[in-house]
Amino acid sequence: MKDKIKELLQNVIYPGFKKSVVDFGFVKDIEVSEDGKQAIITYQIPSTDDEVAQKLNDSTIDTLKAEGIEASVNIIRPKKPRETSSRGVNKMPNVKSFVMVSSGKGGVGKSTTSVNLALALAKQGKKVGILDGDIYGPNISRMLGMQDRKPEVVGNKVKPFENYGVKFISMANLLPEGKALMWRGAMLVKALQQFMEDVDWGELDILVIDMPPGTGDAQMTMAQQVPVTAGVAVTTPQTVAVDDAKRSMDMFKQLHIPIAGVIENMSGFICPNCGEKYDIFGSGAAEKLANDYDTKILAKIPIEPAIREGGDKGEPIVVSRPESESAKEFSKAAKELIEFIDYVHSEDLSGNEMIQPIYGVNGTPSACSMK
Ligand SMILES: Nc1ncnc2c1ncn2[C@@H]1O[C@H](COP(=O)(O)OP(=O)(O)OP(=O)(O)O)[C@@H](O)[C@H]1O
Repeated sequence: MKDKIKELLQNVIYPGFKKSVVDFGFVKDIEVSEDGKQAIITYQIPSTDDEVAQKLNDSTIDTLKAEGIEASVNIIRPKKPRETSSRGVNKMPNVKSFVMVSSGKGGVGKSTTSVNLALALAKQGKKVGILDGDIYGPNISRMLGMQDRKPEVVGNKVKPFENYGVKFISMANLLPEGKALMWRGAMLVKALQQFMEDVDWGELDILVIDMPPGTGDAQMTMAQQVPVTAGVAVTTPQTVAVDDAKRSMDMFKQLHIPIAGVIENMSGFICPNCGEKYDIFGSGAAEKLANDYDTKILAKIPIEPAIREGGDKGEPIVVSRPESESAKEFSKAAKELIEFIDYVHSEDLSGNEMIQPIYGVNGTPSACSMK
């Protein structure tokens, strides 16, 4: 009888996804009365969302009722998240969670990912900001269609720009057009600090931080100033790109940043004529990377001309083509990221006290206390 019920539960789809509770492995226990007319189903799910639990409860009861079985449902969930983590330093106390988007090297689609992921998070009801930490090659404002705007100063704070419901700040709007930055490390650090402290972000649920490619000063500065809740590594599928992405993962580990997962960008090309998918850059390396670091693939974004066009025109694919494969993948990644952030807060896993600078005798940072 238990097997029959398990088979019936194949029809119970986990809310918001396409797979059943059985396929996800969420069915923890099934108890059936002797006459087979009553059953107690126990699930263990990763979401803390009351709505998810309610929907799961209702669909289980309905599914079994259709077969003449009266069900009661127990749902084991993670602890409700605390609103923020407070261990260590937080220069942005009005921001509940910080997502650091990194790539081992340039041109893999890190900024495209930051923008679309931020928009997908906003679509799921979060108050979202993007800090364009790619000081030397800032692209976020072009991708959001606001590269010509100049900043407005109110009191002693800069107002962030806003488009599609997401706030952002980018060096591109603060420099004369086409002028490149030739800053040394200390100035880069200063610029990032100003983006954190001198911008009137207001209250945010999530700040997405688009880091420059590589693993240097910028990443260290951000991680020391705010307790980063989740690290997302972006890579393309080629083995050489994935090798570079390993450096992002190692950096997250060294900075004690919980790793949310990998986004594989340019993951195959879907032919617009025949719909066939071609793995131009190969496949499988990103999965191995995720496995090696005990994390998962959050999304696989195909090569789509609309992504490049949307980026250039300031119309990101998540808003311009919400029905596209890529937009759906970004939306899936956003959902998983929200669950991961909830988990990190509930288990109190983020904090930057281990990576604070050690101050020398004259009060200037002399080293990082990375433990
Ligand atoms: N999946 C995709 N399909 C088609 N074009 C893409 C895709 N992802 C990114 N692009 C395009 O590739 C180019 C590089 O992307 P992006 O600027 O996001 O990369 P990046 O990793 O942030 O680069 P960098 O940090 O070196 O400036 C952009 O023109 C972007 O529109």
